[in-house]
Amino acid sequence: MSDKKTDAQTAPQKFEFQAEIKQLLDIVIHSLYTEKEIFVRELVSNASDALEKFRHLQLTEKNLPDDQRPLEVNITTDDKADEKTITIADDGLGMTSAELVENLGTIAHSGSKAFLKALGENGQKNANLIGQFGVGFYSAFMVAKHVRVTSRSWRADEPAHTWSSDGSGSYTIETAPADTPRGTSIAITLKDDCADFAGESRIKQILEHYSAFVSFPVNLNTKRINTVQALWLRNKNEIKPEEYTEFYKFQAHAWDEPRTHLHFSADAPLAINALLFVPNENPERFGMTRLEPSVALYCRKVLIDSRPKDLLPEWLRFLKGVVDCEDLPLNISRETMQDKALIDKLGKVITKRFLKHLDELAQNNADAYADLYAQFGIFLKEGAALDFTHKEQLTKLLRYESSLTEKGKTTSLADYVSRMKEGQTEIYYLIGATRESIESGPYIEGFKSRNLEVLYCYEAVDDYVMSNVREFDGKKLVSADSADLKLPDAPKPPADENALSETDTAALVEWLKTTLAARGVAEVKSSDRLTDSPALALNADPMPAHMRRMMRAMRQQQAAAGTDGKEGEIPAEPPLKVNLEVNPRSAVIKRLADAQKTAPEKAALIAEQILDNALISAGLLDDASKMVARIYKLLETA
Ligand SMILES: Nc1ncnc2c1ncn2[C@@H]1O[C@H](COP(=O)(O)OP(=O)(O)OP(=O)(O)O)[C@@H](O)[C@H]1O
Repeated sequence: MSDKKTDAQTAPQKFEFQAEIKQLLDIVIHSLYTEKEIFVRELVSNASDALEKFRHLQLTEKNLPDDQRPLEVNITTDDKADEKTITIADDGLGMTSAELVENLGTIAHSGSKAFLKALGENGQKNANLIGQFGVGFYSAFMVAKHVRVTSRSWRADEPAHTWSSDGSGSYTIETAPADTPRGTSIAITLKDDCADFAGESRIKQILEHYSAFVSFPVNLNTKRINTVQALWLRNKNEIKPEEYTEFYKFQAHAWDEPRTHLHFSADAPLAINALLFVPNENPERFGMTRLEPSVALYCRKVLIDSRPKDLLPEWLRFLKGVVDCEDLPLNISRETMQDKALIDKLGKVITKRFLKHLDELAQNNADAYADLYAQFGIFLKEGAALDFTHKEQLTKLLRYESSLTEKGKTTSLADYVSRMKEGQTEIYYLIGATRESIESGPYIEGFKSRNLEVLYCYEAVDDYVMSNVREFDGKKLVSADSADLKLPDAPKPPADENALSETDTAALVEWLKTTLAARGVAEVKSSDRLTDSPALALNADPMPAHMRRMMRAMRQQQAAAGTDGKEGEIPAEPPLKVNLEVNPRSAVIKRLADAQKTAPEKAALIAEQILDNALISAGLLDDASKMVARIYKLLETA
């Protein structure tokens, strides 16, 4: 028996949608009331993708028969019949029956997955999310009673099939007539309350709004709607701001204006035309999705890859837009070294140019840059920490509040350096959840009294960023809670006649060393950096404090997920090793010195509590459970 497929009619086969698709359809059909019109954009955009892919095949596949059909999107509407319909057809690469099942019955693609996740986590049901995530094909069910997708794949021996569904639970697939042309046609029978989408003028208006930039002719009831243009190849002096915005909305499936765009051309080392956009918002900010690279790669207007993974560095995944490079081969392969080197080079040119654009924005419009940084700074930090090639340019773009800025205002490292005091050789920073928590902690005191500026870092990643960036302009970045810190010209704290005498302080220090040795305290000394706080703890272990915190957090995560005790378990941090500094001018320390003479047992409890408080400020307290019992004991004696 021959296994060559024929177009013989077979009975429809019924399939169940995957559970996630059912959930998605349920939301699309029942909960998304507004902006139904975006289904037109989504389907035209799919049609255009299919045409782009076919155009690419034409250039790369050797034995593709030329059927002389123009590459177009054809839309027809019918508002005269009883059943109102709209059909969106393309001459693109089409789908086999297996591809119909795979693409329209399961949730393999990222857009819809992220959408579902966002809905789940946000409890939010609004159509804006469709715009952000592109639910694509399924948006048809917002307006459809019934959808029929008839498709013939470009592969010569594949018969055509029709996929149909009313969006409830299941769909069918059957063979389509033998004369079905290559490509895909999506016929929608409209719900009664959506009948207006069968009106030509309504669809014309929607197409003009959303689909002006499709790079193939779009015809509505045989009349041409768009003028095909590749905006990125046009002279930027002739492009109006609205055109950029409209192109961005089209290309990035966005609803709002971009924050900034960069349109540039270069001839050397590569011939490039690029149009890049920074969106308004960072969807990763809510922790609900991880963006995927989405700057499309073209060669002379032919799409090579709409989401090239290796073009730009990972931290630029928030960028949208188009890069067109004439020097690329159409059938570029990630496997050959030569092609890989070309893509690398292209990526570097674009990244450098984009970083320069950000730097110019920061110089010329600091407020706009600050707003952009509030959304996307996290990506720049990621880059500064991990992308060695662009580290220097990225570090220049970092912004932090500091002890000299107002709350909410930030400074660059370059500006910090310009304010450095004579003799100051290092850039100081402190990690803390908020400005208030840093300013009320013990570490800042010695810096304030010496008039030394300290950068305030509020994000969990800052720890990692600072220790990876390591230096700026030849100055080391140093955490202000480091144990081996040598502060310049330590001014003596103001003489205080009520302070503990030197002899008493020395005795107390010795006693504390013995009393707290078992708790991992290696050194105790009288502090010259503290003015108000009783004590501070400094990490004296070779493992930096941020590593220790990270390991602890990861172990807690493993324990919560039940993967502790298994292979790959994060080992326990090494035992704590800290140096303690006590402030002889603090009332608490003076009381401790008294108690040590009169009530040594109580004094030991107080000493441990002072240590724990200092460890909390340092983010080094591993186990708070003993502290509660101790505080109660102390309260009993109060
Ligand atoms: N007109 C079409 N021609 C060929 N294949 C299509 C067509 N429409 C959809 N598909 C296939 O179905 C898949 C799913 O489409 P859908 O619109 O749901 O998501 P997507 O386009 O991949 O992602 P997104 O809309 O999030 O960008 C597509 O990836 C594509 O493979």
